[in-house]
Formats: sequence, structure tokens, C-alpha cells
Amino acid sequence: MTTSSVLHAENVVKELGSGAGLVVAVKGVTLDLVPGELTLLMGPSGSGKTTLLSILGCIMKPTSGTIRIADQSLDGLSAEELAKIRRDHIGFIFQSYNLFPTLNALENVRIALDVRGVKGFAATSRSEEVLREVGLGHRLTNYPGNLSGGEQQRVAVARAIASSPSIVLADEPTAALDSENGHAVMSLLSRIAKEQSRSVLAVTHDPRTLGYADRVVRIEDGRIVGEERRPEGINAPEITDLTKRRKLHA
Ligand SMILES: Nc1ncnc2c1ncn2[C@@H]1O[C@H](COP(=O)(O)OP(=O)(O)OP(=O)(O)O)[C@@H](O)[C@H]1O
Repeated sequence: MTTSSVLHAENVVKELGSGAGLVVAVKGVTLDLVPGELTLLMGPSGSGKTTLLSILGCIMKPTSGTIRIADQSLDGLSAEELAKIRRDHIGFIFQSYNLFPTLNALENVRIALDVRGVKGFAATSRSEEVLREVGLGHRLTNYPGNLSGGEQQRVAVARAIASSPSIVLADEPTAALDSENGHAVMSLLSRIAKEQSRSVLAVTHDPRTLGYADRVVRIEDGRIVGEERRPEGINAPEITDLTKRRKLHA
């Protein structure tokens, strides 16, 4: 475990199914997430990416192994205690955005604060603030049906960061987006990691995302088979360019 690690997973194993259908989806994964980095988790279909993400996000308990988040071990915690860790430390972003269709952009973000006990004016102003941060200050009252896919995913990013989690987990965040919106969302995730010192981990198959990564972790058949660090600054020109484009489209 590194001293600055906000999440440490040690020798995590996850079995799914039972009897003849038993699958060992994760086979002894050790992984650290540190602030300020965008890490990509890449691997073929069925390699255990979503299962591992669910365990790191306290959605699923490992069969064995340990997870520490913000220096707290998750061993033996009840479902309620895990839910509290999740609420306090983790923001999620999904491939299909998972917005409520009957709530507007502001309300979709506000609801994430509401479940954390932030209500009233504080919740509204924080929701506006994060929607502005993701370039959607002019779309506060739009419903998901009246937003593009890229805009919906940016609402989902705003919702994920509204409560200032130290860890943001994203499952295929660009899979449903066209090229330009995919780049804009990755640029945003990179910015969230760097400027706000969060640990962002994104599961992806998408080669367009590579230029934004600080680190790429490769998983095959439930095991981490490789890890590369991207040289400092490799993505800087692209991000600058795409950030400008994002602003133009905002
Ligand atoms: N509920 C389950 N019961 C049994 N096996 C399961 C279950 N869920 C997933 N699996 C198996 O566990 C393995 C890992 O699945 P997982 O969804 O984590 O992979 P993935 O890398 O995210 O795949 P994809 O890229 O296709 O989403 C696969 O072999 C899958 O078939």
C-alpha cells in the first residue's frame, strides 16, 4: 500500500454463481488508487472488469481479500456501513448515464446530495456549481430527454462529483458516445482527477480514452497482467484542445 493511497485492494478474489456454474471472476487482484490520477482498467469481455469495479465501489463484497478506503478496512462491515462508505467516498458514472428521466439536470444532481443529507439552498447552489463546472450552466432545467448523450453524461459526472468524493468510478463512460463527446467526457474526467485531486478509475474498451490516462491497468481472466504509466504531459495538448471545444459547445 502506498502512503497516499485512497483505496487499497489486496489479493481480492470474487466467486460468482455456484455449483457447476461457479466462476472465479476476480483472482487475487492487488491495486492502489492515489489522488490526482486517472486510471484506466482495460481488458477483454468477461475478464472481470465490472466485477472488480463493483467490489472497489462497495457494491459487492469480495469472497476473500481486503479493501481499505481512506484508511478504513471494509472487512466485516454490514451492508449499511458499506453504503455509508460508498456515500462518503465514492461517485459512480455509468455507460447509460442512469439519470432520472422525470427530473431535470439540476434535480438529477440535487438528488445525489439529498441522499447525503444536503438539502435546501446549499444543495441547489452546489448542484448549480458542479453543473457549471462541467459546462452545463445553461442546461440546468433541461430534462434528460432534451439533452444530447454527451450532455447527459456530463450531468452524470456532475452528479458523481457533487458530494466531493475522493474516488470516482466509471463503467464504460464513453461507450455510448460519439467521438467528440467521448473525448469531451474523458477530458472532463482527467480534469476532475488533476484539478480536484480525486482518484478516477474508468473501466473501458475504448482506445480513444488512452491518451487521457495517467495509468493503464490491464486485466485478463480475473488477473492483473500489466500496468503502464503514461508519460507526464502526453495528453496535455489534446486536453487543452478538447476543453476548448467543449466550452464552445457548452
Ligand atoms: N452473476 C454471475 N454469475 C456467474 N458468473 C458471472 C456472473 N456475473 C458475471 N459472471 C462471469 O464473471 C466473469 C467476469 O464478468 P465481468 O462482467 O466482471 O467481466 P467484464 O470484463 O466486465 O466483461 P464485459 O467487458 O463484457 O462487461 C465472466 O466470465 C462472467 O461471465
